[in-house]
Amino acid sequence: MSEAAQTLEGWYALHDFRSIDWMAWTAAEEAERQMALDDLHAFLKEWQSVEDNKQGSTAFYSIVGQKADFVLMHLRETLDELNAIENAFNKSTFAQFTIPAHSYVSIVELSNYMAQPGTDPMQNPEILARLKPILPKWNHICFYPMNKRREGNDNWYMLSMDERKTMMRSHGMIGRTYAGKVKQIITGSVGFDNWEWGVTLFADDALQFKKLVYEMRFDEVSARFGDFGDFYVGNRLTEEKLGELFGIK
Ligand code: VOV
Repeated sequence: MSEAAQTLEGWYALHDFRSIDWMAWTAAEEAERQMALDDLHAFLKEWQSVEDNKQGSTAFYSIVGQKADFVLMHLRETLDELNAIENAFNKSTFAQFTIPAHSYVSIVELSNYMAQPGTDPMQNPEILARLKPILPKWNHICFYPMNKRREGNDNWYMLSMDERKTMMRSHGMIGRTYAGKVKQIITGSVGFDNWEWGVTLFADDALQFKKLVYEMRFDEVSARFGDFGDFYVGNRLTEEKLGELFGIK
């Protein structure tokens, strides 16, 4: 058996994708719409205070295209908290105007492929911050799930630790050239959801998603071993953008 990579886990993640029931929204009375928006603002305020207390983080982005209209990405210490968030949200007036589109459950994960031998990663403040990250407030989000292939000669899980390390080093080197342009949050989902990892990227310039993902397609670990699910891409929902999204002229 090949040596399993050691992983460190941080906050649990829920990507909650929703569509908006535009027929219901536009047909609703002004007072009901206002009540729904008040609910939404109350949630946003609550989630912000959790983030201010460093007990989790939430990102709120619209989604471009027909797969969903928006995503709420929540990071919390426990699965129970994530469940409580979705249950509270589902009971709100606002949620009555939404239709579940997709969801993804995972946990922030770091592997030991690049670890410094003889050091305790849990004593490294940089690693601790990466396990419990405050999500960046960058303009765009890109989410997709992925697997490492297990097919014939292309079986990631049959490679030696050294072979995997070499490939992950090359992967990391490409990623590093996007420092300041793309921030990645890798979440592990083996045992939690249908794919092995969730990849969540943030950027101020959405084009950098395409540049990075395309460049990685030529790198061995993605070219030979990467299998990918649906991509979701979107724009940060600020207060102003929320007004535009839900406003009815
Ligand atoms: C934005 C840039 C960027 C950077 C700097 C970066 C670096 C690194 C490092 C150093 C490491 C290994 C140690 C760790 O931190 O775990 C990883 C790990 C991982 N990555 Fe990565 N990755 C990036 C970006 C990045 C992208 C865009 C993708 C999607 C691949 C693609 O083709 O679409 C990805 C995937 C992953 C995965 C699935 C893992 C876990 C693999 C496993 O087998 O365990 N990643 N990644």
